[in-house]
Amino acid sequence: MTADRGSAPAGPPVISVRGLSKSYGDRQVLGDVSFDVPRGRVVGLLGRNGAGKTTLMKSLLGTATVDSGSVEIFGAAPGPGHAQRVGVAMDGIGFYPAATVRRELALWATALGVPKRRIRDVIDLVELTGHERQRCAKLSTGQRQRLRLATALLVPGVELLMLDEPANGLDPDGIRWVRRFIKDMAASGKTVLVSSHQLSEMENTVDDVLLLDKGRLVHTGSLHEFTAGGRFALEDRFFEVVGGIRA
Ligand SMILES: Nc1ncnc2c1ncn2[C@@H]1O[C@H](COP(=O)(O)OP(=O)(O)OP(=O)(O)O)[C@@H](O)[C@H]1O
Repeated sequence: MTADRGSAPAGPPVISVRGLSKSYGDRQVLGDVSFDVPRGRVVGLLGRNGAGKTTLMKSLLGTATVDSGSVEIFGAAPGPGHAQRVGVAMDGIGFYPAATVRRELALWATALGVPKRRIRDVIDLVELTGHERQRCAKLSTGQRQRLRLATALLVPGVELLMLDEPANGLDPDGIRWVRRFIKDMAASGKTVLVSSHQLSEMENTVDDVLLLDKGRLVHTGSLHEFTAGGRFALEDRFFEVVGGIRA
């Protein structure tokens, strides 16, 4: 079953990428990538390990330089001004181990210019209530993922969420929680770009698919179209397009 929410709404895209290319040394990791992300959609960024997903996310955030092409977020090049409209949860971003959950969020709130009273709200939003005084070093994988999501939500009214592997390392309950979280965010009108390896989960979560293979965008469009209205599993279509080991 797919999470079809109909076709994309009209209006200017939230993310617009044209002809993006990037190499590390003589290795090209993004090659002529172009796509738009319309407002209010949940878009899954899929691809094997090393396909270029994180590099693409970093390019969208302006933290990775690109060799050619352009990125526009809300009609402007990525920059610090976007911190008020874009919430980011990147896999691998560390927390200060000795800080408590509350203290860690206070540090982020200061960096983002967000009033401290917002911390209570985001702790509740990601259901870390009761863990405010727990040290980051002692959080479980699931709790760390939630804390990461909490940092992405600190700016009230953030319009675009970029989530890099939010369900990485989670148990089935945690994965289900992330699914519900993303759906809630979409229901509240936010646009969500989410990268993941969990194809069955993505099948239940996203409206649109961006499929990267060796730095090339090999599919962009609705999940409905990609899976022929749910007749094919996303995982089967994934392997059909990018190749790989069959079960
Ligand atoms: N700073 C870097 N210097 C050199 N090569 C890099 C650097 N960052 C990434 N790469 C290479 O770029 C390619 C794409 O990496 P990237 O992390 O974007 O892939 P990914 O799709 O996010 O992979 P994964 O699913 O494993 O997280 C890989 O071959 C990786 O080794």
